Amino acid sequence: MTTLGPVEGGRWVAGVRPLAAVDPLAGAEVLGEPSVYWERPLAREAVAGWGEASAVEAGSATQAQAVLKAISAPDAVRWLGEVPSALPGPWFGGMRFSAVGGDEGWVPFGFGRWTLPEVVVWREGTGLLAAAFAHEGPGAEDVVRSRLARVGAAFPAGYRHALGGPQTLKLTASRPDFEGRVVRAVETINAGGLQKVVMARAVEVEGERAFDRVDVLARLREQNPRCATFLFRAPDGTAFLGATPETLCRVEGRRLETEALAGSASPAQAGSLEASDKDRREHEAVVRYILKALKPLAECVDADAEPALLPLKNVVHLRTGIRAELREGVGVAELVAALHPTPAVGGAPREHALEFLIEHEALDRGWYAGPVGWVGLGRAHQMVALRSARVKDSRARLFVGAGIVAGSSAESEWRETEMKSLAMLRALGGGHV
Ligand SMILES: C=C(O[C@@H]1C=C(C(=O)O)C=C[C@H]1O)C(=O)O
Repeated sequence: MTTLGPVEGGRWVAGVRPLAAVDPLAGAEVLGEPSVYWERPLAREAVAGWGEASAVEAGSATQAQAVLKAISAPDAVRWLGEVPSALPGPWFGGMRFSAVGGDEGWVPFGFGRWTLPEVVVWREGTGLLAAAFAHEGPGAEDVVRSRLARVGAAFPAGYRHALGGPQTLKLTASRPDFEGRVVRAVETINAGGLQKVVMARAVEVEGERAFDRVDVLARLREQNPRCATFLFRAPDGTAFLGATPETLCRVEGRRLETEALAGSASPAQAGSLEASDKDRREHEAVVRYILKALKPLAECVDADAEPALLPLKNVVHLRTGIRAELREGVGVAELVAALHPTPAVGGAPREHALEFLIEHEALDRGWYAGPVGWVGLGRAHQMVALRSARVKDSRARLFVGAGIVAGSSAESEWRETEMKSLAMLRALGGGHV
């Protein structure tokens, strides 16, 4: 289904006011769980949204591109007063890794879905700003003003920490199945044609009680300051949330930032990661792919000469930062279409790897490893949705993957995916893992 109509024809009225508060997540106390959340603690970027003034769905990659183009175009919003220039958003959402589905649990998310919340609260400078959105029409300005007044009067001034205690999690995952698939991938690579393929798996998690997803967000952002902590809620109340280290693209006008993130080790083995031939090959495939994909879209493409270590709490990665100047008319829609999926989550050569995954991965990734984030007028940030889970009531389905190249061993790839699952498990269990 697609409802492109409201974006193309629709207009919204918006207003802004400052709040005497410091933490967008704290709004959960009075407004309930946000419908969207996004925070990059190190960048001091934090934003929460409540309600849905509008939602746009896309049923395919082509439709997703059209939606991204429409919501990053001028004239969609008429601001009462000054236009806030540093607002992250106001559109939030994501899309599937690929069109191949099968898991009913992903149906409410659609192929791609982006929402314009009724209220958006974000950090700017030392305080917060709130914006309210309403459909253009008679009385729209009054609706905006009354939404802003309500949020301004009620927003808590303090910081939101996790409130609930730890709980024991029951985990279900099949190691032999995953290791069997890794062995098959290595055989295919050795036979020639395929250089790299990223195999993912799910972990079924059951809590003793329903997960408090605001608590989960509070823990994720605290424990993963280098990552983007995110939440997107589907219409049926299921949430997709996580804390991912990988940027697909950050667009500020003509300026683009992206990165290759591939190659992993445990913190204890970080010292040998830069010299690991297997990890360098995994990494190089991603750098090469991104540079090639950017050629028609950007000029002055500048990549770090050597990958550096990106140390996270439970795992260390190789990272190459890439910057570029976008050509006229190129924005988030063209970038997502050209970059996703990179060989950091798909493989190389791309088409061959994606075919291999359809045939052998035995997993509906849904939004896992897809692009998620915010989109605004000429600005956007899309992350690759890693270290993430689909959460409903007391159940979560967590996703982790690892890049397979010649020389990969099934046992160490299993261990790598275990390491990558720790951040989400700690956040779900409250440290009780
Ligand atoms: C696939 C995942 O991570 C990706 C794979 C990596 C690797 O194989 O070394 C490293 C970072 C990510 O690009 C995941 O976290 O699920």
